[in-house]
Amino acid sequence: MALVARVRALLLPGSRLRGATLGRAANGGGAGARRALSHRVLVEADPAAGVAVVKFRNPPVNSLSLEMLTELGICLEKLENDKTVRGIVLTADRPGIFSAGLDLTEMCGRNPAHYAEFWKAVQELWLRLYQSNMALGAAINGTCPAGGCLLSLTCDYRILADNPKYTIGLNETQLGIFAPFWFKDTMVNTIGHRATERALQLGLLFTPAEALQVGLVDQVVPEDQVQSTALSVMSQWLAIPDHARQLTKTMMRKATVDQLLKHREADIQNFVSFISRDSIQKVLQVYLQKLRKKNH
Ligand SMILES: CC/C=C/C=C/CC(=O)SCCNC(=O)CCNC(=O)[C@H](O)C(C)(C)COP(=O)(O)OP(=O)(O)OC[C@H]1O[C@@H](n2cnc3c(N)ncnc32)[C@H](O)[C@@H]1OP(=O)(O)O
Repeated sequence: MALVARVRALLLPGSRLRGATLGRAANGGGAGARRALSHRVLVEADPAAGVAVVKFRNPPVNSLSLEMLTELGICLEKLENDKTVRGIVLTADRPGIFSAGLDLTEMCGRNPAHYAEFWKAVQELWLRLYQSNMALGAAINGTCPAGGCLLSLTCDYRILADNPKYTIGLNETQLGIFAPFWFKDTMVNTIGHRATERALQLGLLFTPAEALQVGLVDQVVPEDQVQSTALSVMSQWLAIPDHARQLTKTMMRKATVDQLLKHREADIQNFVSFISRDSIQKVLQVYLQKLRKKNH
C-alpha cells in the first residue's frame, strides 16, 4: 500500500491515529516554539531557529512498526513542506532506547503481501530521509541497533550519549538475517568499506567510544547534553547557504539512492522470499521469544 493509502487506513474509524493533532498547535516552549503530536511522533518546532526536533515515542522500544514508519513519513513530509523548517533533529522522546530497529513482529508469522507492504514502507522512509533537502542530525539518547542505526546513518551528523549501555550498529547477522545492500551502502558512506565489512559480518554493536573511533558517530557527549549539542551543531550546518549544502548532499548521495531506486521491486521480492523461508521465520521467532522471556 502506498503512503497515501496507509495514511487513509490509519485514519479509519477505530484507528489510534484518528483525531491526533498532526497539524501544529501553538503552545509553550521557547518564544514562537510550536509542538505537534501524532501518537508515535512528537514534533517540537522552533521557527526562529529553523529547526524541528522530531521525537520517537513508540513504547516500549521505539520499534519501527508499519504504523510508526507511516507516522514518521507523514511527519517528515509535513516538515519538508514547511518553509520555516531547514533542519531536523531526530531523537527519542525518552532516553534509554533511540530505536530497537525494525519491528520484528512485522517480519514474523505474516503473509507475503504484508512483508512486501512493510518493506516498501522501510524503503520509503529511508528514501525520504536519505534524500532530504533539510539538514538532519541524530541526537542518539539511547541504544541504537539495526534499523535504529540505519535511521541515524541517514542523518548528516550523529551525536551519541556517553553511556556504555547505549550501543549502535547493524547487528542483523547476530539475528541470523542480513543487512540489505542499501543498509550496507549507507554504512559504507559513513565509515568506509573495510570497517563496514567487519561490522556487518560480525553484527557489531559499538560502544560509544568504539563508535566514535570508527566514525559511526561524530561526537560522544554527556547524556544530558545530547539534544543541546545536536542543536548547536545544527546551527553550523544551517550557516551554509541551503542551495550549496543541498547540491553537495545530493551529489554525495545520488549513486546510493539511484541503486535502490533502480532495484526497488527486486529488493522487495528478495526481502519477501528471504523472510518467508521457514528457517528464517524460526530464527526470528526464537529471537523474539528470547527477548520476551526476559520479562516473563
Ligand atoms: C533481509 C532482512 C532484513 C532485515 C533487516 C532488519 C533490521 C532490523 O532492524 S531487525 C531488528 C533488530 N533489533 C534488535 O536486534 C533489537 C532487539 N531488542 C533489544 O535488543 C532490546 O529490546 C533493547 C532494544 C536493547 C531494549 O532492551 P530492554 O529495555 O531490556 O527491553 P526488552 O525487554 O528487551 O523489550 C521490551 C519489549 O519490546 C519487544 N521488542 C524489543 N525489540 C523489538 C523489536 N525490534 N521488534 C519488536 N519488538 C521488540 C520485546 O520483545 C519486549 O516485548 P514484551 O512482550 O514486552 O516482553
